Amino acid sequence: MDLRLHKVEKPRGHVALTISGSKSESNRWLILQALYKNLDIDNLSDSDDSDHLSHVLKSEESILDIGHAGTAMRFGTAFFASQEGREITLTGSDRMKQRPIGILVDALNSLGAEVSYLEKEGFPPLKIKGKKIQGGKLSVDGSVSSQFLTALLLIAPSFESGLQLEIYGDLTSRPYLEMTVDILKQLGVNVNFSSGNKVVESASSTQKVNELIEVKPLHNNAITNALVESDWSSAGYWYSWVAMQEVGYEMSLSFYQDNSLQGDSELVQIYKPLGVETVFVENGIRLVKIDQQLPDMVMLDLTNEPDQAQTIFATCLGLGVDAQLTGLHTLKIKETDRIEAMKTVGARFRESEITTTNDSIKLHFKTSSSFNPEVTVDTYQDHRMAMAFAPLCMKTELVINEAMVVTKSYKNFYNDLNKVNVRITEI
Ligand SMILES: O=C(O)C1=C[C@@H](OP(=O)(O)O)[C@@H](O)[C@H](O)C1
Ligand SMILES: C=C(OP(=O)(O)O)C(=O)O
Repeated sequence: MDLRLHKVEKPRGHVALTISGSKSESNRWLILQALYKNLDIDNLSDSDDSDHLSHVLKSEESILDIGHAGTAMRFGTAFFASQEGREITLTGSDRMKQRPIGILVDALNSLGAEVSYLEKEGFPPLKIKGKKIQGGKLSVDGSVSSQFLTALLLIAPSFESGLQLEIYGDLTSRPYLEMTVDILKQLGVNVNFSSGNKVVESASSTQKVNELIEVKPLHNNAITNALVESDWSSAGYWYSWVAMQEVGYEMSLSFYQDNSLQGDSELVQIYKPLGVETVFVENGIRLVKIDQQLPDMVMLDLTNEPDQAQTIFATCLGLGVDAQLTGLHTLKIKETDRIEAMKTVGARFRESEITTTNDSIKLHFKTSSSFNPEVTVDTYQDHRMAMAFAPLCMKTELVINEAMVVTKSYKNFYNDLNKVNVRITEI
């Protein structure tokens, strides 16, 4: 379904939105719930990705389809590999079959698991024969996706000998790994995350271990209730929305807290120079547009917040602020090649110079340009393409193709847009 987001004349302020639980936190707890049965999860994400994971974990079928959900594919692979006696095929969408998983499969197999490829080497679908895993020591490359490391850590407390995970390469998306360690600790697992100081032989070269994570076996969980904070990645679209408003505009989001496990809570700092002040209130945040001189350029290394790249890029495009976003090396293997997608769609809004490399994007305005009267946002099966560009309906009329992609992480997105007075019509 394609949707038209009409150009907004009178945005409604003082709106309070309740955002669903973090999909990252939820998907970790879902795996742990399947391993340690006596565990309730509050504020579980209603995202398609969490629905998919929840479904496959309960299913008794032998072919399981995880859709577009990267975390669910990676965490699910590790989970089923450790389920003795279970034999399944784990597959996903066409795009999932292009997203690499070889580092995780090699790591699991070196621990004695039996995971093999059904189509292309290094990619889903996978044949998984569950095995009892003893555990021990393992060296894994952390530079491609932190999800592989999280997948191993989530099942590690069920290994008889626990796990000593040595991470080499430049660790990407570090806050997601820290989230995993924190959640394991909440469950009662003895985990130690420290800096590494040794050298290991990888397949092709000698590598320095930068991080070391030790996980001890866990037999009984320390808690029976897990609480998921709402999704900060989803909050990003509202930071962008508020950044586009007049001074004094405000809105609130819940449920959020000051000491989040989610790296995307860095939005609080990232959006300050763009005129969005965050006030922590009971159970949530109030976002206020303040009188603030915009910077000449926004320069950010997003290695720790890869999922915010499109949102920040779109904000800068809307505000006419130059941007240089780096640390984007993981974007090419996400739901789409996000660097290419941003460049293609971004160029349709107004005259600007957009240049990209494999891990960066640069936006430069030579002159102050006006917005084209109607812009088509192709989404390329990527929820974040639709949501990141949506706040630009403050500036021009948008047509969002395949608009329902948003349900991957944020089912209520268009209802919430409606609440701030965005008129949406089906095409
Ligand atoms: O562990 C997680 O929950 C996630 C880790 C990140 O992936 P990478 O580690 O592949 O960058 C992030 O982009 C993804 O949306 C969620
Ligand atoms: C990259 C994302 O998700 P995943 O890798 O879990 O598909 C995302 O939600 O932006």
